[in-house]
Amino acid sequence: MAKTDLEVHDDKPLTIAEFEAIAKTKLKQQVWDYYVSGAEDQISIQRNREAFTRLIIRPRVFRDVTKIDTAATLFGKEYAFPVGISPSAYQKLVGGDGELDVARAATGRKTLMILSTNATCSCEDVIDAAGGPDAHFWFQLYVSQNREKSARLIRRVEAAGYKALAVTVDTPVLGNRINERKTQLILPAPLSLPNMEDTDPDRSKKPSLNRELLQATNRQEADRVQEAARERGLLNDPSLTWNETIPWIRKQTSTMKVVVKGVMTAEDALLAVEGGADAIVVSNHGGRQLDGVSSTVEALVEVVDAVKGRVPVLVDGGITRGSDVFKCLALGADFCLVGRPALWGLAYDGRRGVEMVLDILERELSRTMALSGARNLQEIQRGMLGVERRDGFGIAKL
Ligand SMILES: Cc1cc2nc3c(=O)[nH]c(=O)nc-3n(C[C@H](O)[C@H](O)[C@H](O)COP(=O)(O)O)c2cc1C
Ligand SMILES: CCCCCCC(=O)C(=O)O
Repeated sequence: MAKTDLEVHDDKPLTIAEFEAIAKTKLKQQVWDYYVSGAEDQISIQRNREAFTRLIIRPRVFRDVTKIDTAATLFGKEYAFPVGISPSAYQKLVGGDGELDVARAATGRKTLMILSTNATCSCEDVIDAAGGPDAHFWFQLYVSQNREKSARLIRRVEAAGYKALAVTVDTPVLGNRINERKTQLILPAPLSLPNMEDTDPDRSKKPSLNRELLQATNRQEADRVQEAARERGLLNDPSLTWNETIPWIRKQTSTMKVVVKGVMTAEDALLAVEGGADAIVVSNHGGRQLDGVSSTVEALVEVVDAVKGRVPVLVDGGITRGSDVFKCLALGADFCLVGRPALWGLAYDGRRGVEMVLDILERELSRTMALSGARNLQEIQRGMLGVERRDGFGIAKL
């Protein structure tokens, strides 16, 4: 029997916004600042949300919506609904068992989790928590300047059972995050980054690498910090290119798909497809990298139109409602991801909190589909969306 909303939510909060408000009261200031922050003037993080409000749903009725099927397939794996969890760093700072709780929740709700290179749990422990390789999780890769280190990591995550590498391409240098510069993010002593081979026992006494890089106010200082970080193999490689990097990654793995995360233009989407990427994630890193870029849902349109169905297109950024998921799917996305909403759930109540967040998104999507006359994901079409007409009164169909 289908679960009712009352059974799913026997207690509050009922919206992602409510989870966020509670997380704010629970997290330490520096942790909150780190997680909530976008770059510079917060333009792109705000734009991610605003763009959804500009998309207007054109519902169809009288379509027998007794049964709503939200199942989505990626790389041959069926997930219960098309909302997975984006990679985000240092999840043990947020609560509970960090990435282990997120993994348990994703498996519990039969969806995708992408584990960050900068996780506070090992890639092996996360797969174990998820119940083994059947979980069909992906691993997010920051390619290090120390390529041998990255090659070792790729072999390790492949052996652990990850099905794809999501290579983040929007972080050649760190975005200018003002909050992070003002409040220092500290990884307290027992926490470590087991996938990065960063075993420095004095780490918690030093400023974080992010902060050191962001604090450098002149080129000499920046070069000094970069050099120290390079020696420790902690820095992302800023020299990555389409010609070199995907072929190099492909050579390191015989089983994993290669996904490119952080594409925002049709031009790069085409290069990704031509370069052999197996999927694309349209993402502006939750507005944390280049401030002033478009919202991801705007970029999604040009990427979908350029890719023409040759590879799956995923999207993240500002998704906080099932209706946002509906809008992304209508524009042609195959799957959506959420970053911060999962963290707010984790802060609320560990695994259970993340499950509640996923449940809200699933229930809202399912209800939006029923109210729009879409019985399955294939029936969610671009024509079900419109935007306000600039030249007069009414809605222009997309
Ligand atoms: C605190 C934080 C840490 C993040 N860490 C990573 C990371 O380690 N690797 C990565 O590729 N993206 C990272 N991201 C970006 C997310 O994967 C994702 O693109 C973004 O959060 C989506 O936007 P949303 O938070 O509005 O859902 C991070 C985002 C946040 C908010
Ligand atoms: C040198 C890059 C570190 C990035 C850390 C995690 C991340 O992606 C973030 O947005 O923060």
